[in-house]
Amino acid sequence: MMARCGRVAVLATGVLCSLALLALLQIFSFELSPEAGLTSTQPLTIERRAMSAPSEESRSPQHHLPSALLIGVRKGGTRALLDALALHPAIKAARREVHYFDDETNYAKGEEWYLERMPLSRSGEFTIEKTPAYFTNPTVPERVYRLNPSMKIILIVREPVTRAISDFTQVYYNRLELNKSLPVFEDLVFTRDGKIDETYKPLRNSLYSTHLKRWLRYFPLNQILILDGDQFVKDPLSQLRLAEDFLQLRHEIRSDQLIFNPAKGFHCFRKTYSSKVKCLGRSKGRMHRQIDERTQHQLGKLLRPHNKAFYRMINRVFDW
Ligand SMILES: Nc1ncnc2c1ncn2[C@@H]1O[C@H](COP(=O)(O)OS(=O)(=O)O)[C@@H](OP(=O)(O)O)[C@H]1O
Repeated sequence: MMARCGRVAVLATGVLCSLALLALLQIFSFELSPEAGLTSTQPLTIERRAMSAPSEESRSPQHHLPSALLIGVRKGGTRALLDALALHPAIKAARREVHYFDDETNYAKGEEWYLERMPLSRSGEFTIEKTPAYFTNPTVPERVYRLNPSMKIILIVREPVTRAISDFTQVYYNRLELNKSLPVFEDLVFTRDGKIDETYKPLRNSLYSTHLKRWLRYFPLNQILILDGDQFVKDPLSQLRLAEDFLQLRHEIRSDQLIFNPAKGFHCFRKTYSSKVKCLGRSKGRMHRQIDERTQHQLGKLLRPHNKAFYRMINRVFDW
């Protein structure tokens, strides 16, 4: 008899407690959203309503102006770096070079035009654009600053003699396609009195200090990440980690997304295990024009003062 009474008491307490809980839940739900007219007292409803509802912005992807620019250097490995950065789930990269800040016609079209060329992204994601011409065009730093003084700037550099030969090779191939007379490297990079011809663009692009000086007038050094393009070829993850840190993103690019292709001598990329491995096209990592060893040595010697000026600017040395 006693045991039966006890069981009834426990049962009654349980029912009372459930009723009290239900009443509480109803009040809670009503207080959270009276206008929604939701009468459900199920915990799921409460859980959803207790969290802030996703804003329109975070639900539908939109175009956002870039928060980071990969400004160059031409032939420094900018395409590979951009593709590798795009493996990060929070990075949205503009596929094409937009040439907004360096091209007068594009710049005149204004910010809306630029915005429309950006990939769709959600808030919290990071939009990045690369145009290597930005690094060397004198009008660009001020224009970038005017758009966004907090813009994060990324520059990937490469040993400057090889970079100049790569740049020259590109011009050479373009000429080949156009059937124009083929240039001779030595005639273009040296002046008659044996100096370097700083006006010859494929060489001028290797004068890193000349170009960086202009950027430093608008952006402090800690807003400019300088990556090592030669190191990036050997060990891409080392440079990608630096970029993730600089962009204040978690380390989410994984080594299994970077697949070395022995035939190409470069890494190729894949987003997920099941996605296709993508290598860069034939114009990246192609055979350079054969340039005499002595010419290369002489060019390296003449570029050294420029390299040293660059090291002083960035408080760091490379082995060139
Ligand atoms: N993963 C991978 N695949 C292919 N190529 C790679 C890669 N990583 C770096 N590189 C180097 O990128 C060089 C081309 O640089 P850019 O992409 O900056 O060239 S461009 O300025 O956009 O034309 C290209 O230069 P060249 O070898 O002189 O063609 C490569 O050395």
